[in-house]
Amino acid sequence: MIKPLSPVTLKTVTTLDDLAELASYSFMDSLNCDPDAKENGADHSPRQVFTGHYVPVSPTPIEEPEYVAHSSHFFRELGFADSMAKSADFVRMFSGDISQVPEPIRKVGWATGYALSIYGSEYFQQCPFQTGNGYGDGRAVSVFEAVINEQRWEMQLKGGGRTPYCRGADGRAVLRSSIREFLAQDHMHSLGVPTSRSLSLYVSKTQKAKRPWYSQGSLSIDPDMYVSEAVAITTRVAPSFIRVGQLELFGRRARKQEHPNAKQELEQIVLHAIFREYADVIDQKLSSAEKVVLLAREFRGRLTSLIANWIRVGFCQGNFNSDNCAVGGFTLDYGPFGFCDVFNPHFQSWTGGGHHFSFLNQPVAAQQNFQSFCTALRPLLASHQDYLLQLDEIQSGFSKVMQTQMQEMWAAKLGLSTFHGELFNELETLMAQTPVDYTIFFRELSTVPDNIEPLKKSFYQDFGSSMTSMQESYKTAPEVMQQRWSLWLTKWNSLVNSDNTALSRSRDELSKQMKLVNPKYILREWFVVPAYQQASSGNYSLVRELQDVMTQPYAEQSKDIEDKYYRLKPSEFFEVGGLSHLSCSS
Ligand SMILES: Nc1ncnc2c1ncn2[C@@H]1O[C@H](COP(=O)(O)OP(=O)(O)OP(=O)(O)O)[C@@H](O)[C@H]1O
Ligand SMILES: [Mg+2]
Repeated sequence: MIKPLSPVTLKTVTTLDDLAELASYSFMDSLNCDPDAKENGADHSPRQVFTGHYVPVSPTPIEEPEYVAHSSHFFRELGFADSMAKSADFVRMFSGDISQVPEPIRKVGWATGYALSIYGSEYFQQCPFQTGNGYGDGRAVSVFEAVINEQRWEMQLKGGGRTPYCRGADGRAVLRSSIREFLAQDHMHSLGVPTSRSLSLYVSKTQKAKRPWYSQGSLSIDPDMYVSEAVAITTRVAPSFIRVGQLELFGRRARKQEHPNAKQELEQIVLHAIFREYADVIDQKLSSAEKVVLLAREFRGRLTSLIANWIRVGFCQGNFNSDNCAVGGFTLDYGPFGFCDVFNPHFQSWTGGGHHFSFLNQPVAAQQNFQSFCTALRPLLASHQDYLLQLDEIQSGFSKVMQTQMQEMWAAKLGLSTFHGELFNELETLMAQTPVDYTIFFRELSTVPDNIEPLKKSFYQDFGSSMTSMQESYKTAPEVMQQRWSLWLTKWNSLVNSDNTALSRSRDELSKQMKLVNPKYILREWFVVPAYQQASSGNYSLVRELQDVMTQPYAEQSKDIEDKYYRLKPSEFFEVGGLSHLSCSS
């Protein structure tokens, strides 16, 4: 039986005992445990998991954990005292040792299986058994679920050691990738983009893992060496960690009738996803089939809005497979992500990601994940022809809804009440012909300039061979291009002026509004690199500084911060491995 929501907690959580009072384990308590699970969660070798929704797994603690960071914003939201992040028992639990936690916190965590579709194509052979039964949380272990201020949260260690889904890998995450994920989650939340949240980050003082990586200044596409890096554990938190790939795993089993309970397990996980992520919008009293159709409609709304938000802030997820697509419609898995410097529709930091997961192709990648999601739901509607038809309509309507979200987003970025196709198309062409810093351009436009001088701050003069032949236009004929920019700006100004008149809004008000849509500070990779490099020798001051700056991305902040973080990417950083592109070795 799942505990009902507790009343709003007024008490500050200062100890693990306080935290224990909030425990409420819905995933483990309402779903099926793998019948082959090992006792006490000692299940750390790759094996096939044929049934059940989770495997109980005890995380493997990192040795000699040291505090790196916690999210004070999120702590405040949860009512956690900051002091707790450095307290011995909290550090112990969130660096993977849950053997001494106070009851009713459990001394075993859980890992889940999921399937993988890449750009809508089903993959089965990604696990060592070539069946898909060994694929899932290979190094992510959930350790706690609680209801806090009427919100249910799951806490999951990333890099928490091997699980049956580890595929022979070490179950670890290194400090570099953990810092990237930790900072990015905090930043995305502050940008107003739905995301899993950062709770805490601890590093081992002694334990290391080997990863392929780039030598200093390397221009190689793929890593050219192995580095030994400290292992770390970040704890991320979300209403649930249910992924499209997870529904797919059960959907595929139901479709193929792999075992007698397959369809029931699918229904259970889908209803659980609704309970965890959509309880406020899907009425508990409806039939399962009605709930499934509503789930598809609501998820479509969240997913399309998420993608529009990604593009608004210049974010490219990089590896948007179905297993990295959260059913709750928030950003999950900050592996090979990146924020674009120069606007480029094909921007993609991950060397393995290709065009399909690139910046402006993300709406199509999302549509592919949505298709996988709908396919997973279908077995539940097999005897409800009318609902199946509704699901088809929801699926086929994806691109229209996506387009509407994109147009609303572009209009908001441009400070306009409606989308103007012609103005936008001209801008896109200009941005393809002039190397423009995406963030600085829109932020400068948010000052509502009447000439292009402020916008020129966002123009790159040269960045070597990364420059496309189109972008050369600005270099070869700057005056012509500047004239075209001026013409565009005049058109834009006349449109915002008529909007302002219609809305009785001043230019100042418009500027304020636009600055809440167009961030000033973005977590560019070349800010993060020195922070994790410094952290590798135990100095976390740049991590702290970035945390501080990037959790107020819309604020003007000080002159010093502006000089340091509101800048074009230096030309020497283009094309450098780890700075401009990266492999998926985390
Ligand atoms: N070092 C590792 N040890 C064990 N499993 C791993 C390791 N690295 C990746 N995996 C697993 O490989 C799969 C694909 O990796 P991917 O990079 O998408 O995920 P991730 O960054 O580990 O995880 P998540 O999606 O949970 O943020 C995941 O299921 C992941 O758990
Ligand atoms: Mg992943």
